[in-house]
Amino acid sequence: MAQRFKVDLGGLVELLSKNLYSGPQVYLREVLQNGVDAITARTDLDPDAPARVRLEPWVDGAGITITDTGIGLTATQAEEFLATIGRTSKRDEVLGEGRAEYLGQFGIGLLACFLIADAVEVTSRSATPGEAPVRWVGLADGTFEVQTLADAEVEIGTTISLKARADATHWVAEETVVTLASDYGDMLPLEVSVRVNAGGQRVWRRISRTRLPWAVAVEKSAEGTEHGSTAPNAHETAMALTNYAEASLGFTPLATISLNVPATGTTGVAYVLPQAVSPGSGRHRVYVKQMLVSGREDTLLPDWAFFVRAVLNSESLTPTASREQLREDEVLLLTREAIGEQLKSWITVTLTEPSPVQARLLETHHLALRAVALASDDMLDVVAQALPFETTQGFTTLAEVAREGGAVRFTPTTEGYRRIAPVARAQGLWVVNGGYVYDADILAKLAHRPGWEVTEMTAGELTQTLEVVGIDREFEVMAALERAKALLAEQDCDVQLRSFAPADVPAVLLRDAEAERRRAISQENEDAGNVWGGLLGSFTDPSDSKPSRTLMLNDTNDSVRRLLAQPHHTSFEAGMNTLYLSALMLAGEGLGSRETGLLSDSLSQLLAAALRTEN
Ligand SMILES: Nc1ncnc2c1ncn2[C@@H]1O[C@H](COP(=O)(O)OP(=O)(O)OP(=O)(O)O)[C@@H](O)[C@H]1O
Repeated sequence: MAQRFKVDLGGLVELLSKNLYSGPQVYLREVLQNGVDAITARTDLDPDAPARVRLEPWVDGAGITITDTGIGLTATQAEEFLATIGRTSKRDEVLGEGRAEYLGQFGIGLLACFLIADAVEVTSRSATPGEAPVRWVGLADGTFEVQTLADAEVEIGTTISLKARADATHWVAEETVVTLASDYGDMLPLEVSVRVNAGGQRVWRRISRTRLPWAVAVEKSAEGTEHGSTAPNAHETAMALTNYAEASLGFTPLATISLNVPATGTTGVAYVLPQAVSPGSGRHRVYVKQMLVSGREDTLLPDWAFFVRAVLNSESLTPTASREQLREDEVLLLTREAIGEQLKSWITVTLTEPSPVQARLLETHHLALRAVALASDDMLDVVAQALPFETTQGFTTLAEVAREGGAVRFTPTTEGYRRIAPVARAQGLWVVNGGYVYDADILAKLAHRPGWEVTEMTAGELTQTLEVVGIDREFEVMAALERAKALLAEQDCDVQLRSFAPADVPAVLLRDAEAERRRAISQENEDAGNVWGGLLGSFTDPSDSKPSRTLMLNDTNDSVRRLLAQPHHTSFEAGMNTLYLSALMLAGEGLGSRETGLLSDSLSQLLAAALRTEN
């Protein structure tokens, strides 16, 4: 004979508490949600029925009573729905799916009460005329009792009483209940109140607002129109939304962006954060049917939108069984895409029109905007027009670089940029530092956009822009250059003479990344054993032992010309070393102990010579 499964209620509650719910606090969400659903069912039949859920922490702090003015339960329904795990009255009987107007859908929520109590007592009166009130008591050991009551005074609706276990009284304390009810129920479209002590009196404090904050803002604007103002008052709307952010999220936003996805019944607001935040920190406050799902939701907005914090309500997104996350379904994908588009339009408009908001957005969220640029081609163009990048001619936009420089030349690393920046700058070349987070990727992506010419700039290319001195001049300074080369060979540095602007830069140091790589390999080659050394050796050309740096002396500079004119002067070495060291510093490299010693020696030699001359 077929037998029925038996359920170990204790084991099931343990499973829920450890694996599904984030903590015992969810009991309050579940009873609140049941009250709201019961009211929805009743007002469907009687739109004038009262709509109220009241939470009353016991005066002695031992428990809580929750009363709703919902549809109530008959004795038969209590037995069927309260005592059968997985049975719900909220499913569409034909489709077998949760009905859109209800929050609950699984038939397990009531079990959350056992997270804080050993007994759940439900007193209810059905809205069906002629039904007697009922009392149902379920115990954590898996037993229950149901009885009808003679009391004709019981009003339509349901009252749940929970006496907290000794270790769970914290969850029913007045302060906790106010916090939890405000968290879960502040947006609910009906009265949610908590009975609190105020100056020795017990009073009902309303927790839920009458309208969504963004709906209030729109309404206020409409009122303004009625009273003679010509257009909806955008300022008042923004103020209402800012007030909400300050009161509920704890910050004053840099700007507010209205969000509306009619296809999925999703509305809300994205607040631009007043400070920069790191990628991956997008956390949003998301409600489904005006009941909180999560204050730290991170799937409803695109990843790149980490510069905003959104508050959203959706009528058709679906929470998972834990009700603490959203189900990653088609509706979510569609909503996320639409929100992404709305954020992008706002960014586009804001970045196109100069304004104080634009300035603050660029200053605070340039990193996030770079992430946005990588997420879409349209935004790439917008960012290229508006976002400042480090260039050899100061911070400016890529569009400006293209206009002024003919093409966008960049170095993929900051190190590479520092190497060539001084020379490029002196030559009036526009070179972009692509070494910051996202920038090299942005430039690489831009290279494939029509209308853009984007190329990488190397030290070799730069050398070609420096004017070679004539053969006569080369001949004239040959001895001096030979001496300089011999001197700086110890510093792994070659010396060449070029003419370049500006004349007050005596010398620049160019580093050849490729030569440095070759040197590193041959150094390892020397250190390594036979087999490995031979393998490494195959990557390098043994004849190629050129220094990895070149000191480019500027032949238009007076000091350089004077020094080259006297290769045998006693101060030649000190002078050449000083040129080398100042070029090293100009290239943004710090001086090591060897260089510091060299600097000190050279300076004292120069000083001694100068003093000798004067005497
Ligand atoms: N306050 C209430 N008023 C009327 N009926 C209620 C109330 N609370 C619970 N019920 C009945 O008990 C059933 C089971 O409730 P339970 O909270 O376990 O699940 P659910 O709300 O249907 O779904 P979910 O598990 O998603 O919350 C409900 O479907 C409803 O019929």
